[in-house]
Amino acid sequence: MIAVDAVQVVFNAGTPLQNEVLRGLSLDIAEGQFVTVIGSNGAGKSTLLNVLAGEVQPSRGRVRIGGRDVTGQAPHQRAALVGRVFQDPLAGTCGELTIEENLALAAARGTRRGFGRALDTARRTRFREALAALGLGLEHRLHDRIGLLSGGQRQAVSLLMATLQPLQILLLDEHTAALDPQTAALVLRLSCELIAEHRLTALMVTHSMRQALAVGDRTVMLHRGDVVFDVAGVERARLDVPDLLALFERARGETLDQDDLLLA
Ligand SMILES: Nc1ncnc2c1ncn2[C@@H]1O[C@H](COP(=O)(O)OP(=O)(O)OP(=O)(O)O)[C@@H](O)[C@H]1O
Repeated sequence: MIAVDAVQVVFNAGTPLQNEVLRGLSLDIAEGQFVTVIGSNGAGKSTLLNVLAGEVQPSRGRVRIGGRDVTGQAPHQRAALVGRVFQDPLAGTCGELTIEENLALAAARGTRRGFGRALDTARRTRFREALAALGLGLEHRLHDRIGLLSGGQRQAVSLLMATLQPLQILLLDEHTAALDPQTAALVLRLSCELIAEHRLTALMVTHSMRQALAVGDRTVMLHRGDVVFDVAGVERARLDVPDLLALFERARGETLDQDDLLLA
């Protein structure tokens, strides 16, 4: 269970650039739920993910992950609970290290172990099997530097790295946005498969309303630092993109600039 309770985030507090980015936002996510998050530019979506990962500390409110109060904990203190894949394929992996070295680091996430233990034969076999399951032929490239992979291959490995260890929440931050449509579809499918296989609790930020409705079990829209609507189940299944747009406009009492929410 994930609980974000009345979280406020203010950047540059007390300066002329003060910006209240999350305004007492509350969100409870049940174990195993896959939530898609949409919202206009600057709505606070990445900040919400940063709050869950511990990269940004709220000035007010509490955060619980898996029943544990993690408010105030640094990212490394909750590393064993949180997996994350970023928009930039270069962000989640180390390009200078090989695929297996990256996987070994991911397997050691949240522990004090180094490569020594991490790269024994059993682990290599496990990595090979996990890579084979992606269906991209990467199991034959364990010793290649990650920097040699395409953006899509790298995102696929990032997904694997994020889910290699048991975790409480997977954060996907527009992780298909930098990919061509075909590769984006592949990475999205792999994401859904990994989430289903490991029964993960997941939060996926996307600018595509179509994508937001097509995957997951619940959709949350943020606007100016708060949840403007939250839809799941039958009600969600009946929605299409124009409905989502209309809901947004009704919730905020304003007309949305369609360019703000790419309908890709
Ligand atoms: N570390 C920071 N310091 C100062 N301001 C920040 C910081 N991080 C984010 N912001 C500001 O907070 C606001 C919300 O940013 P955030 O990245 O959470 O929005 P978003 O909904 O993810 O937007 P986008 O869809 O454009 O990525 C923006 O105005 C942004 O400039």
